[in-house]
Amino acid sequence: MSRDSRGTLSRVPPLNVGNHQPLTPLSADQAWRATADRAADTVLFFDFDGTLAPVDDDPTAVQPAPKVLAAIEVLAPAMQRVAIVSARPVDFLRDHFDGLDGVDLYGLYGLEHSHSGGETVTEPAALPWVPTMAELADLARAELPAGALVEFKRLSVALHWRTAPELGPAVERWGREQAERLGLRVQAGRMVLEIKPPVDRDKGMVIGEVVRTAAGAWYFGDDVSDIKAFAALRARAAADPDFVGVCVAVANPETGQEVAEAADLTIDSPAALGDFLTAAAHQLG
Ligand SMILES: O=P(O)(O)OC[C@H]1O[C@H](O[C@H]2O[C@H](CO)[C@@H](O)[C@H](O)[C@H]2O)[C@H](O)[C@@H](O)[C@@H]1O
Repeated sequence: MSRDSRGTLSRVPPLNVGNHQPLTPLSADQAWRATADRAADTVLFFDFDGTLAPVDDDPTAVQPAPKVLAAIEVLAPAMQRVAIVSARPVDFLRDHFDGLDGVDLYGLYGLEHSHSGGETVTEPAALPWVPTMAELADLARAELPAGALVEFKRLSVALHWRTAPELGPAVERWGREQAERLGLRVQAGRMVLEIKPPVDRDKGMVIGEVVRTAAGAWYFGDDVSDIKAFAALRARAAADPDFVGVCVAVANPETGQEVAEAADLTIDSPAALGDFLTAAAHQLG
């Protein structure tokens, strides 16, 4: 993607590529123009893994793609808010976005949040589940085959099989059985099954709350949990024809098709998103 002589985002595909009925009657370029007119009332939401950061076999090793942090740094002061909405804990997100002013962090699907560098607040209804999650992580390490990776996140446990794809069905079966036994919930993802407390909180609920007073929002995501966030933007737009909501998928071989079908446009990769945001920052600047 590049900027043409008028400074617009050229070569961005029209919204809803691949969909028969456009969900948003704007091109990406028009959407950014509409955003420029109302930037101070618009929120930019980003998923983290697979969206801002390329996937890595080791979940502890990921880093934001080139240009992403610099572009967000330019965009944030122009927008009403910039928020990262992730299944990662807030502390993990803070380590990767520290120093970026005015960025809100929503972790563990919104069970935790921190506004603009402030303290981390945890959803009180989730706190009694910490010991259950710790025990579940220990059990997973003891019972799952070597090759499965257990990620304990205080209020959730992620069971990974990226480095041993043949284990996927067995790991997923084990996780679903344990969730049923303990009265927990599951969230499927990219070569991962996440087990969570039975507390009503997801990315869609976060987005629905934050956009109540906004005039527009963009959501960038790559995984099935992000489709709930898209739906929240659709609901806000359906209730207010003046609201500009844009849902952007980041392509990937696992969940890419399902997410792209729910989105207005698809970007090739986290690195391409870095380019896209850099061009947007120029356009809004
Ligand atoms: O909501 P997100 O920010 O997208 O988090 C979703 C999951 O992301 C991480 O797992 C994914 O990325 C890993 C690192 O690239 C990769 O190894 C794994 O296969 C992916 O599923 C994270 O580790 C999970 O806890 C999140 O649920």
